[in-house]
Amino acid sequence: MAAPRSCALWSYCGRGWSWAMRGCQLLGLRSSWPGAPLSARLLSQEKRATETHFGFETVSEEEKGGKVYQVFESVAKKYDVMNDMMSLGIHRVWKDLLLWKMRPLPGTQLLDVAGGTGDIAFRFLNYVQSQHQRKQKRQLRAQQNLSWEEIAKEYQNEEDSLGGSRVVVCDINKEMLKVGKQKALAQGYRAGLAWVLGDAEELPFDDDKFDIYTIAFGIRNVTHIDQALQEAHRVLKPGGRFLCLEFSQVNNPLISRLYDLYSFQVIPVLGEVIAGDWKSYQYLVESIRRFPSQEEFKEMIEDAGFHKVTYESLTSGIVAIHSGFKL
Ligand SMILES: COc1cc(O)cc(C/C=C(\C)CC/C=C(\C)CC/C=C(\C)CC/C=C(\C)CC/C=C(\C)CC/C=C(\C)CC/C=C(\C)CC/C=C(\C)CC/C=C(\C)CCC=C(C)C)c1O
Ligand SMILES: C[S@@+](CC[C@H](N)C(=O)[O-])C[C@H]1O[C@@H](n2cnc3c(N)ncnc32)[C@H](O)[C@@H]1O
Repeated sequence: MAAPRSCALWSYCGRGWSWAMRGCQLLGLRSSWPGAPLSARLLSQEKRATETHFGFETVSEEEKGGKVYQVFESVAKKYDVMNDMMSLGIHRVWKDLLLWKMRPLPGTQLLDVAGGTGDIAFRFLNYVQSQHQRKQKRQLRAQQNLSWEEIAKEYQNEEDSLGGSRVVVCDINKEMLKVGKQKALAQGYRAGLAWVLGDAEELPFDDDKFDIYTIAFGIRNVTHIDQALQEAHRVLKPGGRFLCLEFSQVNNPLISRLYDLYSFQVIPVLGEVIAGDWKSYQYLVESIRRFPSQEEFKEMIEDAGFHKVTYESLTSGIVAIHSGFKL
């Protein structure tokens, strides 16, 4: 898309100023100094405000969304196989643990943001269905005098087999959702499941809608994490729970060395060999290193208005699950 002329002019002036500022820096002066011209100070503030990171690269906030989109558009078809190969299946255990922490009750309305190919949603559906079946069996055992027709009816109602629980998978990327929908079809997930295209920073849902909000390996990719956390808070019902599974900081120096070696020497190679995409997997490992520590992220969640914020580090801190409540 061509930039409007005023934008082009602004960016040209910006470039001029940035050289001027670079000159100031070389001379030991800073444009943010009180002595610097007001226009230079404003521009320097604006530049700082609009710059962010895409892995180890510094990019503008406008650019970041597009770059993240390209990454997941590119990896979508190989996404699931890559996760199994890279983590030797460990990501499945982490996702199971998220569900065990959640322990959803019958009737839970879950929103899984950045839900991609549906791993969290499918685990949720399995969990609520098995809970509901167990409850039904208990009830049937208690009502021994039910007719066969009544028993058959209990088992036939597909919607009811979830005990009223529902999950909405929301993701910004069409390709990831497409793979997720195909997986759902192939694996027989239909009832209680909806797919919505949407941005974590501007969720297309009303206030106070969901009992639980999950985001697994998603928030690291969002441009304004604080904005996504505020949106999570907005769409949760009072009493609702926020749960985030994300890469975090390794706390053991020896494991940290091995982890770095594996991340930077092996993962991009696997990305190239399996998915034909070195860059996306280089972005993955770089973005992991840029993500805040367990404690820093906890503070960010509190700043968004959540209470009783806790976290649990898994596999020496390679990942962590953060939890918080909207009161
Ligand atoms: C583009 O963006 C993305 C694309 C995606 O496909 C996925 C995501 C989001 C991520 C997920 C949904 C989770 C699944 C993906 C991963 C777990 C990949 C990321 C993995 C890491 C950053 C590294 C951590 C890996 C593990 C914990 C898996 C276990 C791996 C091993 C035990 C190592 C396997 C060893 C070899 C293959 C031998 C060859 C290795 C070398 C020559 C290098 C030296 C390495 C070692 C000596 C051992 C490695 C040690 C560690 C990894 C640390 C210790 C581990 C434990 C304590 C378990 C997405 O955003
Ligand atoms: C690593 S995948 C995680 C998928 C899934 N939750 C899982 O655990 O396998 C990250 C997902 O975040 C999505 N994503 C990135 N930025 C987003 C945003 N601003 N809003 C919603 N989804 C986003 C990507 O499209 C991608 O599907």
